[in-house]
Amino acid sequence: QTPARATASAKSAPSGDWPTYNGDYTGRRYSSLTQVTPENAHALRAQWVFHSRNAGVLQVTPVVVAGVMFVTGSNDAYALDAVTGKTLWHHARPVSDGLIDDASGHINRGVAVMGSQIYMETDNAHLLCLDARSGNLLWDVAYAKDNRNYGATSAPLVVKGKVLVGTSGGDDGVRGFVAAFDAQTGKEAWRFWTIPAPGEPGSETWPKGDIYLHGGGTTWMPGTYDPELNTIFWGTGNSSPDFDGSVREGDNLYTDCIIALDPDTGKLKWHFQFTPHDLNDFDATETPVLVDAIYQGRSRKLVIQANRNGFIYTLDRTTGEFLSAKQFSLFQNWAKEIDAKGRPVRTALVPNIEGARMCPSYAGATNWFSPSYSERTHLFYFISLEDCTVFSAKPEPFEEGKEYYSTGAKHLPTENMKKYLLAYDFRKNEFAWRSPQVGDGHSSAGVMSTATGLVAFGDDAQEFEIANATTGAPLWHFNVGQQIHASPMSYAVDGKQYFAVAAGSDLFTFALP
Ligand SMILES: O=C(O)c1cc(C(=O)O)c2c(n1)C(=O)C(=O)c1cc(C(=O)O)[nH]c1-2
Repeated sequence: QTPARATASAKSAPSGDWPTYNGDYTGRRYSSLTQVTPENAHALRAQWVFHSRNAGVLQVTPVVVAGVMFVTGSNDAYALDAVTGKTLWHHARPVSDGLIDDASGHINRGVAVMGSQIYMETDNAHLLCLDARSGNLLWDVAYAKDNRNYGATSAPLVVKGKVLVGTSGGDDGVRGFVAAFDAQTGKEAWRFWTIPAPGEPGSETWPKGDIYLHGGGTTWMPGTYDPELNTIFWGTGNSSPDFDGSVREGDNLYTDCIIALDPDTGKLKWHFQFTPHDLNDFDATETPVLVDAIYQGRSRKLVIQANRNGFIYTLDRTTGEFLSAKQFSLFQNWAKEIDAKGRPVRTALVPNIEGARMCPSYAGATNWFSPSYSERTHLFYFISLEDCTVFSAKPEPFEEGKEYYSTGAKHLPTENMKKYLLAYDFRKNEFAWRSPQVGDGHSSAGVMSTATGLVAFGDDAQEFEIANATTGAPLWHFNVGQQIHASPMSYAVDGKQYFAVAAGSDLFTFALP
């Protein structure tokens, strides 16, 4: 009945386990393991490789509990011996027919664990409960109805005996929500709709009528959780249709927000919206990272998010109060500034029928790939993308079975993409360092950090890298031969520390000899 390592997951995991998508509830992706250090990292060696039978690009972060690793690829789940990589069981499930856009992309980011049960979302938004020892299906709940454009790509999050899930389809005219299910029975406990129905709080930020049914605000990344505040923090996606805002005048709450919810009831405690009336696909689904610190002379509970819109934000997570924003994009042209309340002051540029070159691009100045906060260096690490696209807008009707971008975003042939690994000092609201990546910008790789002062990340040139977290100086790298579209993690079995990262359809592990 007790969540696996419940106390461990509330703080940074002190054991060798990595029991949730982000390693723990804080979203810091900070490992307290200390075997690998700046002095010995050069000696890391590949240990074993797991090849997924599904041909898609793995986006999974493996979860490890008591020496067993759980990996998903598309709708398949695997349990592996975390020391040898040997498959213990494989739960096969075909990809679904008839899905569109992200839901048809064979994307799955992993499992959640509670006791001897694991949970995963399927491409067509079912929540599966599997027996962790056999992979046998215990139950299967379809949780998104009334619109064929729903899908799911996220890893669920288990909080206080409930499994929390979200959906994809925010570019396809669905209505977003976070839903919670009893982890034993699969019975729905609550559902928070990210787009309010007429008359509900927030509905005044939408036009009257049925547009809310197609308003987006999807929830395609796992949230974070603060047990002391009894609050979960979830990032919501863009408003829909993406580029033509004329059919949705207003701020369009609760799209592009962090929403703070009560995990027992699903009631909204506060929200903060990064991009009111989004016109550029600036989902705010990037991990809301929980940081406790003396901030501007006061002990504070903070939440930090590097947002797709090109700014990194620090909020008070007890109240949602805006504390600071800092532009991390070297160049952006959609906002003149972020004002004292945290609201962007827009430039005159907007998507239009002729097309407007705007930066960041539709891919975002950062995206879902993990950031990390190091409790040792007190720096916040994430990967940024310098990129611009031409955004075009034209009214289109909503139709099931079709995307709902109203219209599109394209690269100019002369546009070059460039990635950076950034270290942000939130207390000074400055960047400690910025490390340019070699590559063409097409990777989607995340970052993690360790208690020995390491950052580990997938770079933009098919290399898994480890660097000094204080300076950014490279210490070690390994060419995985494929682009990395996943975030790394670290675990230990019998005192031996491993790093794991997915690349292409393979998962690689590394350790000292
Ligand atoms: O609005 C949505 O529902 C939604 C879902 C997803 C997804 O589920 O992966 C992506 C996006 N949006 C998105 O905007 C985006 O840039 C993106 C990149 C990726 C990916 O797999 O690399 N997924 C998604």
